Amino acid sequence: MPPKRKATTAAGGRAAKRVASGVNTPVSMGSSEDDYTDTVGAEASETEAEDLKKLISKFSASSYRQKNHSAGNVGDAASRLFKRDRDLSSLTLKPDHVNRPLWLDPDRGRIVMETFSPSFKQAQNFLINVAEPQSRTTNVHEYTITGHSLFAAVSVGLTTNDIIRQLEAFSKTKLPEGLKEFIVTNTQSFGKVRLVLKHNSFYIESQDAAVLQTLLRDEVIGPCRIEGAEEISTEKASKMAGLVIPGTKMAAGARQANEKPVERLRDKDDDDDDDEFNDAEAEKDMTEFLRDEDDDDETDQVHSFQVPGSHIQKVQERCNQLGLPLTEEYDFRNDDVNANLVIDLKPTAQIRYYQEHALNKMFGNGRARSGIIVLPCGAGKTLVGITAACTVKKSVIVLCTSGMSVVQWRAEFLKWSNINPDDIATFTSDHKDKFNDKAGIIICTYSMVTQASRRAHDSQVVMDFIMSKEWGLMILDEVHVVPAEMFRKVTEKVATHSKLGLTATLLREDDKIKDLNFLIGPKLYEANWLQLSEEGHIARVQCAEVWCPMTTEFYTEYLRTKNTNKRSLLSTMNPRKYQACQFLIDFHERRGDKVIVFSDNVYALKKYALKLGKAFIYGDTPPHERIRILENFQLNPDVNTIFLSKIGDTSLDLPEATCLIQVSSHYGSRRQEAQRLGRILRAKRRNDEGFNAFFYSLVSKDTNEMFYSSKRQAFLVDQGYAFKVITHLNGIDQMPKLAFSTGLERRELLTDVMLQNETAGDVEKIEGDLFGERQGRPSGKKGARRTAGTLSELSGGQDMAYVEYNKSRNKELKGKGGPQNAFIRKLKRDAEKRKAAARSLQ
Ligand SMILES: Nc1ncnc2c1ncn2[C@@H]1O[C@H](COP(=O)(O)OP(=O)(O)OP(=O)(O)O)[C@@H](O)[C@H]1O
Repeated sequence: MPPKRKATTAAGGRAAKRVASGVNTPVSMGSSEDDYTDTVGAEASETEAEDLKKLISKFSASSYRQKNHSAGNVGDAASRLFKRDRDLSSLTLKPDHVNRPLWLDPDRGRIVMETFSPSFKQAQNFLINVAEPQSRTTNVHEYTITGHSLFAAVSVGLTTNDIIRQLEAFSKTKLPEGLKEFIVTNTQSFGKVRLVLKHNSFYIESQDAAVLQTLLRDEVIGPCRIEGAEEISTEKASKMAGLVIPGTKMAAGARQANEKPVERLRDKDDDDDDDEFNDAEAEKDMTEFLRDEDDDDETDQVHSFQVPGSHIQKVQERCNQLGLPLTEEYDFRNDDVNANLVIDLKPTAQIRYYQEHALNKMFGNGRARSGIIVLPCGAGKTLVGITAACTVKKSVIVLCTSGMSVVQWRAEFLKWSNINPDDIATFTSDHKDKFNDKAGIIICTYSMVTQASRRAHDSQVVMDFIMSKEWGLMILDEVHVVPAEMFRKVTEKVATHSKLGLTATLLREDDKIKDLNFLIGPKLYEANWLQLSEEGHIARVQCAEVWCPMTTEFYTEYLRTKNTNKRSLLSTMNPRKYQACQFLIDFHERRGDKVIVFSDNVYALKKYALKLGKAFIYGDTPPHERIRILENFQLNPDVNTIFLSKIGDTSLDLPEATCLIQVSSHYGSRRQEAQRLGRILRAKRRNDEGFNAFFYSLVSKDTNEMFYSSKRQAFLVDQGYAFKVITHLNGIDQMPKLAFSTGLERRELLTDVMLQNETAGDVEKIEGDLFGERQGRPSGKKGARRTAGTLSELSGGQDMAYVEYNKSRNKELKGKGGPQNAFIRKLKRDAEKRKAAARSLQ
């Protein structure tokens, strides 16, 4: 039996209605799971209902709800919202409730916000600090208050009273007692103790001496205090206010030097539109809270005791267990032990308002708070990291997920700041540099720093250098993918005063995201995808799922085989999917789009690309060939489509790309879906009138792909993206030279697919890649067996397809002009250096 259509795209209990439509009359998604089931006519089986339950419970993590509710049975995604025992009509609405945007669920810590309310902007800026966004669609946003979100709120300077007061102000009803109690219980202990690195020693610091006494009496923490050091020392808290973040109008001297920091937010940009002005106004409330706290700090005393660096993780873990999580702060302006780094943003660099908001959360009290900043793909996380480095002005270590990201980070540092190029070193499998000055920047891959096996001499030299230094700031790129164990190793080996995690999707399929709260710090800021796209900072995207029916031959084999890899290969190689891909490429190339086609499966990647006469890049593509292809894609009007394996999921900055087509992907990975979308969010043409980028997911109908596709979309649906379903591409049947239009061609393709060994269905494994949650054997030359000769014999006929399969566009592109783009020039220089090094060894 074909697998039944899973009736969900739900995340946090929401679902997306899918409506079949023609390409010219797309219908957007609604919100009710029931509607969806009716429309597509799929009935959820018992197992599916179980799966759905798991999915829902996994996505809706709220310690508040767990505490107050014993979950209850969940029949489908929506019914739990309307259970009889949850009649909320007894809550009295305030007389002016129309002007207040928040609906508070008294039992679950859930908050529903109306985006059309007059005070929406202010409420949003407040809520993002105290609650986890669950979904942010056009008219309604959903948040949940959790222990973690309250910890984050306290760490950016909010007090229990601030939170309660603001919630009460924005709520349509009186603040429920249960919720108030939850906030009070959780925030009372938060933010009481800080981990501070002062004069190269770690201190546990608090303004409340009694809290420190309690910690010292604890059987785990007590013995960690450094023997011989003063038990608890007391000093006047340092003056914190007055910090200027580079890249802002304030920094450029647009305002008077003695202007209050709060005021700079008001007229931050001469050309600010109303929205941004409102944002600034809304932010003002928050900033005032922070300043209030700062003023107190100036007069208060702080108490501290010293602990050795080697015991920090132990103390942090224990403090978490005791309900007193440590906030990490670095008083970099009073650090006269570590050398200053000569770095500033170039005068032309102007950070955007949301980048400034994020950095204000990090540096709000004049120290560097450790934590995580969440911005959509393409919204400029790199510049946020660079600005943080320019603010701290001490040695910086940046950790990236791949060698390509390292190259890109270095190029961005040189583009945005005045750093001396000699002060930036890189540490990857290809480059092992150190900087010579006392202070500098090193950009590494996670795998180089955490490598457990014996290192080559040059690698060991750099690692010793990293371990011998004390770093002012550690920037962790794509922080959500770093396994906790790997991250522990990083923090053990590298002594750093503050940590900044950057990510677009604070989600993991294994539910370990909460580890980051303890390993790095709380989430400091999270931007709204739809808002940034409405403001033109990222592109508007039309998302569509294209349903491709399986051909009879392919579906018969699909049903017959039990092997998951073979099934997956059959659904990826479905000739109707290939035809849809061919049609969409043609359609978009004719519109003037630049198209990226993604396939995780290398066999499919090559087959598609070779048959369509397009260039392709995957893990084994040599650097010089990658450069040539990317360069041509950017500059050559004849190269408008390239095929990429998952190597292109992240980091690639190709602002020319305006259309994505996904033919094979990594199971139900919501992260991959979002990151792929990110490749077109930075489209250069995004501010052209009426411009839309396009994201198509090609899905073989009635196969597992449909289930995974729904799961993959959940995160983007929650960010407000609507996926349309296209069941028929108008005009495809009349398309000239449509591939696989004869039974013979389709049978030949099937024979080829069936002759592939099992690993041909695997997704690609890339050396040093942190993204493969379920990795298979590396594919490439050995994995996918090319069987062109055999194919001809088996089919017993002359095979045009065979001839086309071997026409490699990659080879044709050889030697077409020199690279213009700085990043690509850098890649090329690196490749040439490597070649020269290899020659000198011969
Ligand atoms: N304040 C700014 N002014 C002008 N350009 C900016 C600004 N911030 C970012 N950009 C540009 O936006 C593009 C995207 O930035 P970046 O690569 O840092 O995005 P990202 O958030 O790291 O994306 P991803 O998660 O996909 O890697 C880059 O070309 C960058 O130069």
